[in-house]
Amino acid sequence: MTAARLTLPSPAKLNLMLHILGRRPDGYHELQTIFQFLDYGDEITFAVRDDGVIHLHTEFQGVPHDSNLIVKAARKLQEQSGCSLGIDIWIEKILPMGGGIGGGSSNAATTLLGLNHLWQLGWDADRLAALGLTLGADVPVFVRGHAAFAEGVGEKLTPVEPEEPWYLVLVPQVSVSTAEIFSDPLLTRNSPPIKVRPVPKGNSRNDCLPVVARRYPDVRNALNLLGKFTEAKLTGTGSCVFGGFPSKAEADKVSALLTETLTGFVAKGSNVSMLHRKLQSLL
Ligand SMILES: C[C@](O)(CO)[C@H](O)COP(=O)(O)OP(=O)(O)OC[C@H]1O[C@@H](n2ccc(N)nc2=O)[C@H](O)[C@@H]1O
Ligand SMILES: Nc1ncnc2c1ncn2[C@@H]1O[C@H](COP(=O)(O)OP(=O)(O)OP(=O)(O)O)[C@@H](O)[C@H]1O
Repeated sequence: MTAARLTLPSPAKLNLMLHILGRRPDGYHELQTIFQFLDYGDEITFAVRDDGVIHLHTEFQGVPHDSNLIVKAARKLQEQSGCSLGIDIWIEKILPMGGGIGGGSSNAATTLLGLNHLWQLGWDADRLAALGLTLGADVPVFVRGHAAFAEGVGEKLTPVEPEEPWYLVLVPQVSVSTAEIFSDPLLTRNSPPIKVRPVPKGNSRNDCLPVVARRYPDVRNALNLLGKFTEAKLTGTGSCVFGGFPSKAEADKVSALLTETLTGFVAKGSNVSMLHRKLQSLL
């Protein structure tokens, strides 16, 4: 018998705005942010095995097998569900690591949803999102699969419907450490909470931007170059920088000009994750 096999997308996210409200006693920062997905990401293939072994076949530079968020997600789900099945996993990785577009968190969420399906666990989204939060603050939004206004450390989610433009995303060839940015003494940590919904226009800034731009000349350069064509923004703690355009043709035109010297890609913004669109089509 052929083992059950499934290939699923693992999309990127953007932070359309990011305000830092304060620091909690455990050192983590309270945020307000808007997440939107991109129709662009990795692809993960899963094949069920009956011996309980969890094996990621694709090697990641700098990430040992057992530290990979894909493996951690699979192990936690197996432990907590008491499932006796195992899984073989392969990934086609195109998302840059440490780019602020959530690749690792997305991979973890795709693994949770893929295994829930293949192992026929029947867990609901609340339970999967709660497990996901123990792997990373950005995992719950990828589990739920809808653009969201997020509070807390990113786990309190309210669905939102921002416009879905085409984006040009520039990928400066530096990896930014999230921990380093959140520990910078110059970081703004006292933005007033936004209490009105939907978030009023004029709140699209990212409080991490000044600190990241100061520390990373390559990010500063990308912001300056893209800023000649559209509002250039930072996602998460960077390094990626993005700007929206009304059409693919316009995004492609600017991309052709800038990607002579910089790495980047064009992708459509999406309020429903392509992972969820694919899972829906399987039902
Ligand atoms: C900045 C965002 O990308 C916005 O989407 C995320 O909040 C970052 O989430 P993440 O990549 O899952 O971050 P983690 O790997 O959990 O955090 C790395 C480190 O950044 C700091 N950190 C992270 C998130 C947060 N809200 N406050 C923090 O102070 C903590 O020192 C933490 O140890
Ligand atoms: N499957 C994975 N994909 C990417 N990174 C992983 C994975 N598993 C573990 N990691 C580790 O997590 C770190 C952060 O990866 P990730 O790609 O999520 O960064 P990011 O895009 O900056 O995320 P965020 O927006 O959540 O800050 C990597 O540098 C890597 O060491």
